[in-house]
Formats: sequence, structure tokens, C-alpha cells
Amino acid sequence: MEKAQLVFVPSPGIGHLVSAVEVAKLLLTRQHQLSITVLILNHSFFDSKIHNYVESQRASSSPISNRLGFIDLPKDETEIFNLSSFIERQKPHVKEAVLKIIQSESGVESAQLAGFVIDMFCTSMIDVANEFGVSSYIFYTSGAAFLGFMLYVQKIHDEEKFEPIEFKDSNTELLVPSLVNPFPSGVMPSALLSREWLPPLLDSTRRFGEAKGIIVNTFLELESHAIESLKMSAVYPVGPILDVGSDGRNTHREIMQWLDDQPPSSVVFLCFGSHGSFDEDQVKEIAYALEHSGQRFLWSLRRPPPPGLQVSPSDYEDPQQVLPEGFLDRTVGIGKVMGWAPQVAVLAHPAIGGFVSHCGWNSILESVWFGVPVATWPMYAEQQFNAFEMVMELGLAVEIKMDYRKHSGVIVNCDEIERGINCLMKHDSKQRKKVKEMSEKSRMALMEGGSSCSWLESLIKDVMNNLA
Ligand SMILES: O=c1ccn([C@@H]2O[C@H](COP(=O)(O)OP(=O)(O)O[C@H]3O[C@H](CO)[C@@H](O)[C@H](O)[C@H]3O)[C@@H](O)[C@H]2O)c(=O)[nH]1
Repeated sequence: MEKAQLVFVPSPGIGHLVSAVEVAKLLLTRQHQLSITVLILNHSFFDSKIHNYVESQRASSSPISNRLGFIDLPKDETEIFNLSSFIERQKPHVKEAVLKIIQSESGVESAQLAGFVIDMFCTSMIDVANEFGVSSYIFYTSGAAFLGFMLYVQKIHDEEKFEPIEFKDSNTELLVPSLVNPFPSGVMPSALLSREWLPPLLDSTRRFGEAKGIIVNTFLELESHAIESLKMSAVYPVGPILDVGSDGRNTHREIMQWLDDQPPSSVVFLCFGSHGSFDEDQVKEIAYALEHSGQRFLWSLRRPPPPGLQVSPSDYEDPQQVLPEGFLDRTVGIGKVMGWAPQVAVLAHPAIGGFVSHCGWNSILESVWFGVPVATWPMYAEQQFNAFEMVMELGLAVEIKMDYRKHSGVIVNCDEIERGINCLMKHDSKQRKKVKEMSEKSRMALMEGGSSCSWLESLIKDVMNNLA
């Protein structure tokens, strides 16, 4: 069999990059004639997490390491960051990197370029794949229901002049093919209400049909209705694709040891993704709720970036400066406050009984994988949609809020938060039972003969056939 080469172009966010690299690893493990180069888009605004992650991947050694390469593209120094124009400016860099790969692969035993795997936000890279005369596959880092939602919104936007922002205030519902329940106006995802994000999102969605396939980070048993509703070119639900390797003990020994000392399923974990942070007033309401609830807790609390700066939140040197006076002393026996958390290791720990989450898709898949029920607190991007799906469609979450939006000025009060947390931590809830069952299904999906494993095989076959 001929050797094949794929080029991956992930979006430069940790929630996109990690799962793209994990898909690459899955493909390489199953197909030994394949090698993959991941192109790392580079901007001076990006935080060090991306760089550190890539370095850790470069340093790790496994049987597939010699077939998985990373290339850093030249750093873009443009002052104001706008994703779609940034991606557009990367095209010549991508082209140059791919030309170099092809030239270095010119021997007899060389691997032929079999296609591009392009992140859902980088669809303009289809143009570059076309220049090389190879197929494009989209990697969709969110769920199948949201993919179906975007396809539907794009259709009614183009055909019936549907405007998400007008719908949001209409108090009506949408009948979306990828959802079982009517979709209420209040949970229209923040990204679709943004002047900056809506046009590129619609542009990307319009181009999905040009791809030879769409690889979705989901699995059939989780989103069966949504997956079956997608009537378009090949969709490959090959998930859940997660990086569940670390046990957190190298970097967060003290926190992990504290968890070791807590009873099973007794701790509520609060964590809001790579861009989640709250103003001081909201932080205090969360603190009051935790204290009143009496539940054990582990809270990843992060400092918002300075106003107007599009950078990620950072960790507080001293979180006491935003917490109610004496909070840390009063809760010393039952809770911990920290910055960036080793989320996967925390969710894997038997002491964790519930997860207050912003509902980023990776966080959702991680909660499912480890069988931890979620309380929804969406903030940005498509998270309001995911919260709706988790509570109403899948029954895997309870609601703290489904329609919260970052920078909306709304403050969720402590009673509402406390009610949500107590509901989340109930031992015999139907959500807990259901998420445990789904956890087992998620693991089976990836086993030999499981649904995702079979989809992965068909994807590999399709990629290898490109060389025929
Ligand atoms: O303190 C933290 C916070 C996050 N994480 C990890 O970072 C990832 C975060 O991913 P995700 O939960 O998907 O959230 P975002 O970083 O917000 O991801 C973006 O990308 C996702 C995939 O497209 C979307 O679903 C989200 O809405 C979008 O904001 C997860 O693997 C977490 O385990 C940590 O390890 N520690």
C-alpha cells in the first residue's frame, strides 16, 4: 500500500487544537502507512498554553511520534485580532509549508499528499487544498446538533433573511431538524449575536458542502437524532476525542491529594473553560452560594483580562482580593480555590460529584466520559446552545442558567446558584443515572466494533482511497 500524508490546519484555540491532535493520533494508530503534519497558526496574542501544549507533544515519544509532525507558521503581529482575516492571511504560509513537505517527500518510498483536515473555522483553507488538487475534510470541534443548527440557520438566513439578533428578542421558537424540541429564542448562542462572528460563521458553514467529509467530535449514542438528521456529504462521528492522559499529579499534587481525602462523589467542581471569568460582583455571589450550600467544592477562579483586550483570563496571585472577606478561612475544610485546573484529572477523580460548567463542547464530552453530571452556566461562543442540548435534549444536566451571556451585565444571584448546585449534587438524580450510562456508551463507541471506531475505519479508507 502507498504511503499517505495528511495536513491538519487546526484553529489556534486550546479547545480546538487538542482534539485535532487527538484525532490525528487515532488515525495514525490505526493506519501505519499514514503520516500527519499539524500546522500551528501563530499570532502574538495567543497565550502560552498553545505553545506549551505543542512543545509537550513534540517532546513526547510513542510508537506514532515519528509519523506526527508539527510546523510553527510565522508569527502574525497584526495589532487587532480578527479570526477570519487572520486565517485568510495564513494561506500563503500554509501553502509554503505544504510545498516544503511535498518537496522533502520526493523519494521512492515517499508519502503522497492525501488531503487537508481543516478546522471548522478555517474553511477558507479549502482554497489551498484545491490548489494542491487534494480533498478537504472539516474537523468539527462542537457537536452534531450544533452543526445541524448552523446549517439550518445559514439556510434560513440566505433564503428567508433570518437574523439571529431579531429572533433573540422575538419570544418565539425555531423548529430545527437536528433538535427534538423547539429551540427557544433566549438561548440563541452568543456567537450568532455578534457582528464580528456571525458573517464568518455563516461563510464557513456555506463551505462545508465543498468538503469530502466532516469529522465531528461526537458519537452516535450521544447525538443519534442530530447525526441522523444531517443530510449532507459524509459525516464521521468519531468521538469522543479527548486528551485524558494526565493524572494531574505532576503539576497539581496538592489539589489532587486534597481530592484523595474527600468522600466519593462529594465535591462540586466549578470551571468555565479557556476564556471563562467573572467580574467581582458575580464572583461574590458564587462564593455565597457555595458557602450556604455547605457542599465541598473545587473552584477554578480566573481573573478577567483588562477591558478591551482580547486575551485570555489569567490566574489571581491572591484570589482573596475578589472573594468575600474571610471566605477562604471559613471554607478551609471543605473547599479549594485555584486558577487553571487540570480539568481532565479532576473530573476523573472519584471525589467529584458534579461539574458547574460553561458547556464548552470538550468539557461536555469530558463530563460524559467520566460520568459526572453538569450544571449549566454558558458564557460565550455556542455554549447557550450546548446548555439547552444538555438539559432539554439529552437530560444530562441541570440548569443554573441556559441563557447567561458574558458581558451582559446580568448577575446570577446566590440563591439561584445554590439551588442549582444542590440539585446537581443529589445522589439519586435522573441526570446522574443517565450520565453514568452514557459514560459507558462513550467508552464502548471507541472500542473495536464500536460506532466511532467503525466510522474512523471508513474515514481512513476514504483518505487512503484518495491516492488510488
Ligand atoms: O481550567 C481549565 C479550563 C479548561 N481546561 C481544558 O480546556 C478545554 C476547554 O475546552 P472547552 O470546554 O471546549 O471550552 P473552550 O476552551 O471555551 O472551547 C472553545 O471551543 C469549543 C470547541 O469548539 C467550544 O465548544 C467552546 O464553546 C469554545 O469556547 C477542556 O479540554 C478542559 O479540560 C482545563 O484543563 N483547565
